[in-house]
Amino acid sequence: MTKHWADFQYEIYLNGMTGAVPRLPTDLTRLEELTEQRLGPGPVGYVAGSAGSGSTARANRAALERRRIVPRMLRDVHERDLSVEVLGRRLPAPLALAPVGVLSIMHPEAEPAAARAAAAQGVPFILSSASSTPMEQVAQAMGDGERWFQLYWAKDREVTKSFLDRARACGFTALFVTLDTPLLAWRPRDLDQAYLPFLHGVGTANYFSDPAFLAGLAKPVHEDPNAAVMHFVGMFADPAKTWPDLEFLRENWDGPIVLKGVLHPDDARRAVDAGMDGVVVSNHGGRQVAGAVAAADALPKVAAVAGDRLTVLFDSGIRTGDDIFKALALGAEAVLVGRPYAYGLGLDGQAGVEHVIRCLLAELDLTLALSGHAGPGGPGADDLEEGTA
Ligand SMILES: Cc1cc2nc3c(=O)[nH]c(=O)nc-3n(C[C@H](O)[C@H](O)[C@H](O)COP(=O)(O)O)c2cc1C
Ligand SMILES: O=C(O)C(=O)c1ccccc1
Repeated sequence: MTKHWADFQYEIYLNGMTGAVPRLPTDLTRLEELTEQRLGPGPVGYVAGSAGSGSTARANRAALERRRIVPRMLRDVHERDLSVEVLGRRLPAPLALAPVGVLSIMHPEAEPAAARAAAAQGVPFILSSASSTPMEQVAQAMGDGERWFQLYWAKDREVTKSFLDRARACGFTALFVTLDTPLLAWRPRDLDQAYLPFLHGVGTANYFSDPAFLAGLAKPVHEDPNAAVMHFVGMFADPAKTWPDLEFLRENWDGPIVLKGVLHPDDARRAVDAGMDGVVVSNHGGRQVAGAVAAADALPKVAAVAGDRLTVLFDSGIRTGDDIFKALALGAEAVLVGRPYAYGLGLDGQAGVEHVIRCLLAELDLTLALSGHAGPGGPGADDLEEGTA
């Protein structure tokens, strides 16, 4: 398992002999700017954008950067293994691709290309409910690659039930229920550009291919696309939902259920009480509540409540291998990454997404080794310090 990421390190290092430079930068923080140059302000504005004036997205980065790793020496790190067990599955590394909707705004091959990249690297792909490709086609594109389904919990029970049945039938093994998006937030960058892709039917493929959704329309989608879009907007999420409603999902999904968007320790307790299997500590990459707590600041408190009762995953702000190290040290078992892989897709399709996965894991492997750890189970609170810079 480890050899794979080390091979990539050597491949990149040995490029120095021939002067062959990689197609994309190995510092993934540069991808946003490159994607903007390539694709223009609309699509990148949507992906890069966040809630309000961007304070939560900035806080996510600051909370990771503020924490500094204190490396330890002379610990025999010559043999390393990045693999972890998450939700009952053995993964080659503590990483999955986060659910990102409307990927066709980044690249015409959209979700199938990203899913193939994940499968090729052995990393789980979490498909968004707001995918621009129907889930069956994404499943087919990725063969037997590990896939998890993200649910936007619709107002209409029949649509939710139908999504769960379809996801199960095409091989999705875990369900990620996103709780932080009962309404779409105030996102000035999109509002000012009037750029909301789903108003043009982008990201509605799972709905427009769903018998339960289509049954609610007066006319077929092609005869009145605007009415279909408005039906989607009106039902894709439900601000009236409360904790007892989770029972419906527990009854209709046999596999693991993970609640995405948990930030308060009491909500983690509720997740345990509701029979959930895990949580993603996340503020949706800063896209929902402006002024929200940084996800990395919320992580240790949620992890303390979870103990071994819940799987704790983390996202919001991961850009580098050392960010992954820090999330592990703060109590995450694995992380999800969103925007960086969307940019990789925009810049170079499947190969761009593979580049992002390989860079993150090659860098994680080196960060672990150079800090005195042979695997993702090593880092803990003792490895981090609050820095001044
Ligand atoms: C363009 C875009 C679309 C997203 N769509 C979804 C979605 O459909 N469902 C969901 O649960 N989260 C969605 N997210 C949030 C991601 O799953 C994830 O929480 C976030 O991107 C993590 O932060 P990062 O981008 O800093 O890695 C989206 C994020 C972006 C940037
Ligand atoms: O943009 C998002 O963050 C998101 O979650 C979403 C919601 C609805 C449709 C597409 C994406």
